Amino acid sequence: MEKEKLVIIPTFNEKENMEDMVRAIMGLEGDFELLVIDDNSPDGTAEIVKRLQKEFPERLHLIQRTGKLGLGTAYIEGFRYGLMNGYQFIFEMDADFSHNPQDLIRLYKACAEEGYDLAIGSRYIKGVNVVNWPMGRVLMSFFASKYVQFITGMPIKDATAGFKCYHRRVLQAINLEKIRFIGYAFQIEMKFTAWKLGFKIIEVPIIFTDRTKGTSKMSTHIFREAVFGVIYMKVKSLFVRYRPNRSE
Ligand SMILES: Nc1nc2c(ncn2[C@@H]2O[C@H](COP(=O)(O)OP(=O)(O)O[C@H]3O[C@H](CO)[C@@H](O)[C@H](O)[C@@H]3O)[C@@H](O)[C@H]2O)c(=O)[nH]1
Repeated sequence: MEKEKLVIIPTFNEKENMEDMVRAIMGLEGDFELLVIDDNSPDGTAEIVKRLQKEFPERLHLIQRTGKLGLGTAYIEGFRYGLMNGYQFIFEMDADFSHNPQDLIRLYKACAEEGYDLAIGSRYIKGVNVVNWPMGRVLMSFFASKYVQFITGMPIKDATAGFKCYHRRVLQAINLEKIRFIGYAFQIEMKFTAWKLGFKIIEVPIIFTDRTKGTSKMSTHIFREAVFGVIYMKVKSLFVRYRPNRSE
């Protein structure tokens, strides 16, 4: 049977969310599979996943890494796993329920039924759809997207969104070796590269609800990486021609 849908969730210290999130995804209509990429969380997140693997041996997968290596590198590892194992639709999602698992179905339909290559769960299509974030964080995220649009010209309203469905052809075409950022800049870089390669992208409106359990891993380093990373991407794009990768 052809492997179809793989949701990738990177985790670092998500023990309060893990079991509920696994059950939410396993309970969705349409046999979604889940790959958790855990960076040796000291709180034992991976042990929770291992226990649940006994209940969902076919559909719950785990990669354990040796330490906290960043969200971007976790996703790259997940993308390679997804491509190697033949999945058609590969999703990015957070562990903390800020993304509603039910919306995976809407992202999937945008790609599988409406023919988009990349569907982005977007907070800023019409106004701001964020619940429970402090005002400072909402403004920062909203203006970060405006900043990305202004510098790069990329017509995406939620540039740092981390809730997406890729058709596998997008990940095949992107040279994953060359993706260099690890935080919010990683999210921007993936969208920017897909856009430059000419893929059909749609933003699907979602409501983003801040986590009620566990803590954000956002840091000033990640913030700085995004601010300067966008300028780097723009300058690079003036010199480099984007062509589909042939080696994946
Ligand atoms: N494996 C691994 N996972 C990580 C790491 N850092 C964070 N994560 C995981 O990545 C997910 C997102 O991390 P958060 O710390 O919850 O992110 P956030 O600051 O709330 O950021 C959200 O908003 C950003 C800006 O819009 C988004 O870019 C981001 O994807 C996310 O939705 C969570 O599942 C978290 O456990 C890491 O170094 N390694």
